[in-house]
Amino acid sequence: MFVSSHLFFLLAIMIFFSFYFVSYLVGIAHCSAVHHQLSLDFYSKSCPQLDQLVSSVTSRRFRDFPVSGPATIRLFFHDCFVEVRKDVGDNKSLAPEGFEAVDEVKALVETKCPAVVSCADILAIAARDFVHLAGGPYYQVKKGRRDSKVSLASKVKLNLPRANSTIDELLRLFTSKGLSLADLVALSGAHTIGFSHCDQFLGRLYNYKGTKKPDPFIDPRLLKALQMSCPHFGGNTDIVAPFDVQTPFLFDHMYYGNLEANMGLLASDQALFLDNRTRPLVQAFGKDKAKFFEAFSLGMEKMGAIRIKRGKKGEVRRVCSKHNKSG
Ligand code: HEM
Ligand SMILES: [Ca+2]
Repeated sequence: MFVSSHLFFLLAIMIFFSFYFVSYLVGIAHCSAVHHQLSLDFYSKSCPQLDQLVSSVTSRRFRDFPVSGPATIRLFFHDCFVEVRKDVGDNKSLAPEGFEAVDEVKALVETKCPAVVSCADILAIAARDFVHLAGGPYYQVKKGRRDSKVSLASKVKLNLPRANSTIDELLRLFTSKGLSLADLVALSGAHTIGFSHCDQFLGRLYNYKGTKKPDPFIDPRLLKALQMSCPHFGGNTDIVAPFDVQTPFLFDHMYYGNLEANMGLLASDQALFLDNRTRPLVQAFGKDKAKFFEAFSLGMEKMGAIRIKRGKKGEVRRVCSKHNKSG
């Protein structure tokens, strides 16, 4: 009896301590995870005026070079999905205005807070500013990213969607980055502003999937207009068409209404309405701007946290278009 109650006591103590020990470990893991996460006040001591510095440039650029907005938002998307290199494949179509906007902000920030603020954080804040300036939601940007030390050309193709990607392919790519179906539909809504070159949708106009006919899911009037701007052969490769023919410069939820009316520009846009899985969200966002804005803000936050670099894994570049090592 004595032995067993003694044993019981011992066991109780062991259980108590093992709990304590485990929760202690969990506590550390938790703390370190929190420590490494992005935060709203990351530069509150080292560069308290960061938001104002960025917005002084973005608001001027928005007025003087309106294309800076869509260019910067798209650059942010590419930078999150694959460390951006301007010179490779699908990234070649990135408009220079995005890089220029980031370089200009960075130059100003370097004069006030030298060598502390990463290009990746500047890009995230500038993209948010441009969304808001164009009429979209204003959301808080968490900071603390560092810049990548390398960028591999070989990664670009695999990590970016194509204008004729299927929903299966888009879902596979987005979920591989930790993004959901709702994020895919909401983030594609960035195509409520901006333009695309003809070659991205030419197949839809003249020879859809080898049929030698146009894509049946394209509004006949839009088809005519696009065929006028983008001839089958020998067209000017600089010509672009707006993603959202109704309000190409306004960040609203018109993109989704367009999809419901077969007025999506890329096959990947129109596919969001044609697929049963994504159609309900297209309809919901088309009806409710506030719902779209909320989902878009959440998507941007999640996208901005994909495989972020922290500590020694990254660097703070002095000039955004150059790695420190390559000079
Ligand atoms: C879902 C898959 C997506 C595909 C297949 C796609 C594809 C494209 C293509 C082909 C262009 C036109 C490039 C050109 O010819 O100049 C473009 C432009 C653009 N994309 Fe996307 N995109 C996708 C998602 C996104 C996301 C998630 C965002 C941002 C959150 C985004 C923002 C933009 C913007 C703002 C433009 C206009 C750029 C400008 O006018 O300079 N896209 N996209
Ligand atoms: Ca619009």
